Amino acid sequence: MSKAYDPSRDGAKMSYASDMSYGDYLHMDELLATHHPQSDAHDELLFIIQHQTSELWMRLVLHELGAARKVLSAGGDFRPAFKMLARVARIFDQLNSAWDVLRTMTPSDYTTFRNALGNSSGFQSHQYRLIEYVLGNRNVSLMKVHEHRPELHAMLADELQRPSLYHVSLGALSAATGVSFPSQAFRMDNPHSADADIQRAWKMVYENPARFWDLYELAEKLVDLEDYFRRWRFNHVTTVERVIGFKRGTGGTSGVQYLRRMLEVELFPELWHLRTEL
Ligand code: HEM
Ligand SMILES: N[C@@H](CC(=O)c1ccccc1NC=O)C(=O)O
Repeated sequence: MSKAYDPSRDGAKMSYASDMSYGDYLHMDELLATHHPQSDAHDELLFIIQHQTSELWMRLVLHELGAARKVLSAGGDFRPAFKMLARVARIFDQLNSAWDVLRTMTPSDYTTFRNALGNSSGFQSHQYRLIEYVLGNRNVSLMKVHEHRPELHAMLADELQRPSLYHVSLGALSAATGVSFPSQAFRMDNPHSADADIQRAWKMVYENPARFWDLYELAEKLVDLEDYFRRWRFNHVTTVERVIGFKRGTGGTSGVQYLRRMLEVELFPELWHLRTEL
């Protein structure tokens, strides 16, 4: 008889013939059946799992951002939204750490299967684009790559009909400070660009945190989120340079040059600019 500890003797349930098990609840069979390498290269599984896990975390980011936006636009207690935004920043940090795993793949490893990727690219990640749109970085021209998937294209188009997370934050800022903003600050189908009145209003908040505590806390949550997002962009471009140098991307962009340009994106520009004035 085995000497190994048998938890069933302490009551662990061992039979799941007619009860929901771990694998049932998480749909593990379906999940683990989703990897379809296009080559025999050893590292392709790493590449697939890295992307699939990123997409799963992005799904949660969208879930949290959508809920946070709802809370902020309801105009009541902001605290549940703060918790969600803090979680989003932590998710980005999680994604930032994940680059350490992918970085173990050298250019020699990657070239063994890069051809098999064809023209597919993260550039075509609809969830990534949705995150950008929800946050307020609405570059509409990037929707075109989703035209062959009408339901995804519609999802992005629907998002453009909703005020962004930054729009609803600005609504709350305007209500609290009494400063009104020009209508172009609320354009639905363009990336947000810095506005002097908005900066003035955020500056009022930072000059008097006690009076505007909710807005002050919201601002810092947004800055934190953007801080971690920027690190993600930076880790991405550095990994890309490390693995493919200055080759053109499979998605057809200039590659590293394109991604460096994306480093200039400012999601909440006024929150960064006001700091020089304090
Ligand atoms: C060795 C690994 C990687 C390489 C060489 C790489 C390369 C690139 C390149 C060259 C682009 C520019 C578009 C193009 O022309 O293809 C791009 C875009 C993109 N990649 Fe990656 N990538 C890598 C890993 C990842 C990972 C792990 C993710 C996570 C989901 C990711 C997500 C994205 C996204 C979302 C974009 C679009 C960025 C934007 O439009 O701002 N990439 N990547
Ligand atoms: N754009 C990459 C390929 C790539 O990284 C990729 C390919 C398919 C699915 C996701 C990808 N990740 C990020 O772009 C390249 O040019 O090598």
